[in-house]
Amino acid sequence: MKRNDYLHIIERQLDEVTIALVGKYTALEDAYASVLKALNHAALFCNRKLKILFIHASDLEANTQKDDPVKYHEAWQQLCSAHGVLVPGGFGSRGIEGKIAAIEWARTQSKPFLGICLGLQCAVIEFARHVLHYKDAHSAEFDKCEHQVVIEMPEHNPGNMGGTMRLGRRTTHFVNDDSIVKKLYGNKASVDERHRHRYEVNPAYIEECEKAGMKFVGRSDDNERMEILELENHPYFVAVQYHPEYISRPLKPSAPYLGLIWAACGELKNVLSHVAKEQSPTDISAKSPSPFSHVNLFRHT
Ligand SMILES: NC(=O)CC[C@H](N)C(=O)O
Repeated sequence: MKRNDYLHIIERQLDEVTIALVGKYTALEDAYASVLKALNHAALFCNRKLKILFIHASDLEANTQKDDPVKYHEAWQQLCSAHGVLVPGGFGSRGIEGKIAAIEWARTQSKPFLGICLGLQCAVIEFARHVLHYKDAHSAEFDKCEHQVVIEMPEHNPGNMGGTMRLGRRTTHFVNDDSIVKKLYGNKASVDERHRHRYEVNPAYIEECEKAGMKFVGRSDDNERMEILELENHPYFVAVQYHPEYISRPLKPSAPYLGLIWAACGELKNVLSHVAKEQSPTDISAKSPSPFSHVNLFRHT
């Protein structure tokens, strides 16, 4: 490596990328260990120093505004200062409204957003409430409302935690060639990722969501389960029903996480324009200022 290249890398590593992690267990960083690792792998690949802002989802809610306005304003100030927003997986209703508020903010402010599992379900609820105007829209996990845009999967027996979850490695097929995520995965026709959930997007609302710009670009083998969504006309609004962090590796970052970091750095468009032209995302790594130019960086198993 030439001295100048080396200096350039050092210089770029001083640039920071800030990601707001809007979760429930934020006091327990360990609960999000694999998410944090995946973010770090992606930031390393992009030569950015990663700064995580842990935000308690409930601090973004109206109740906190009433009871502790300083905490509420601090939480919103943190969210607004981030380059990108991540809503990770989770269970239970605490903090749900805060997660939905953070997602609405990312959607309307064109902030890069990645939702994981529950994060995807919250993105669909947010969209149904504020774009499709179903004010009561919710998940069956939390509310017996009229517009249940997230429902129990048939194989889940309520009250029987653990064994009834949809678990483990499953195949997701891309159904849309314009998908940003498909490009990030190296234009593969399908990808295998690990799952851990009981609820799913209600197929009854898919057509309406898609007409309004929320595209379900990745689906299960039988085309029934919505695995990846993307918003049209947004720099990076992506959510996945699976947990891509589980197979992220230091030198093989997970594609959806890499997309978030690239978008948060303002480089995603540039990177993807190379993919479109050259049809090979591995070429990007050779051209980018990254110190890593591993062939097969976008490997996906
Ligand atoms: N892992 C998760 O985020 C689970 C999401 C949601 N609670 C479900 O069971 O479907």
